[in-house]
Amino acid sequence: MTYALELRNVRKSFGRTEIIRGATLQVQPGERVAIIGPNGAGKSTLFNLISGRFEPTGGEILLHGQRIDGRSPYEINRRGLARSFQVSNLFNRLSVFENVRCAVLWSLGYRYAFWKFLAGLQDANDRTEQILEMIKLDRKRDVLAMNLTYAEQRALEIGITIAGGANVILLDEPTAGMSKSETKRFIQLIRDVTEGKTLLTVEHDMGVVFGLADKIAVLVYGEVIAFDTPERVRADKRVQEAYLGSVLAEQQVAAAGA
Ligand SMILES: Nc1ncnc2c1ncn2[C@@H]1O[C@H](COP(=O)(O)OP(=O)(O)OP(=O)(O)O)[C@@H](O)[C@H]1O
Repeated sequence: MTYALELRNVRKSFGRTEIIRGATLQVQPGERVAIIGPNGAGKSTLFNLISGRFEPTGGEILLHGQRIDGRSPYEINRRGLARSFQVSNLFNRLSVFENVRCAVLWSLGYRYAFWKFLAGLQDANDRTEQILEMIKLDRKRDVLAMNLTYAEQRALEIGITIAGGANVILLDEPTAGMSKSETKRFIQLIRDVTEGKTLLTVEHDMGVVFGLADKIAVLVYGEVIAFDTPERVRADKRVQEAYLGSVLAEQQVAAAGA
């Protein structure tokens, strides 16, 4: 079996401090995986390692069976892995349509500087229209990115992330900062947009985790201490002790008070 994404004993140190301490994970094609864990466990670092921003100190990372550790983010993206960021990546003064079309053209091998001259490029325009429908922003196609609501901006970012046709998608806290109703709609949007693709999210909100993930990876002090279905992870004593028990209790108290 070739996994969509595989981490084999991945390690990462900053100076003398080892942050990722032998993380191992096997993600099947089409699986939706949420990475959870306490603050500082190394979740963002793991994303940075997978997407090529950091080079591991040890171990191997494989995308569709091919080693990608040590390769540049650009090369990894070209091999079919795309990542969205917590920090906005949008061109605020371009329209929704133009933002997505830039990403589509980039994926087709054109540089941003030339995109205006390629306005007539039919396949890029068609692909852009398709994405706008998927992210439900087709009616806002001419609105500047800066004038969208926050949730719409996050949807646009997801559109940009998937524009290149990557089949492994990494989303960093996709619903952070959204209201409950926005979050619910957004989970459905993520489900639709990533249908058939492999999805990894870093997530703090347990509602999102249990609504979205087929499997949960629990990262504690740089190690994956559990990787299983939501039900099994929830029932896992070790996970409850290390993390989930206290987080679920906190979120239940917060929900009761809201
Ligand atoms: N570039 C870096 N240089 C040095 N230390 C770093 C660097 N990046 C992250 N760290 C440290 O690695 C540890 C893990 O950080 P990371 O952001 O990966 O955790 P996290 O699980 O994503 O946390 P959170 O849930 O709070 O976002 C932290 O102690 C952080 O200070």
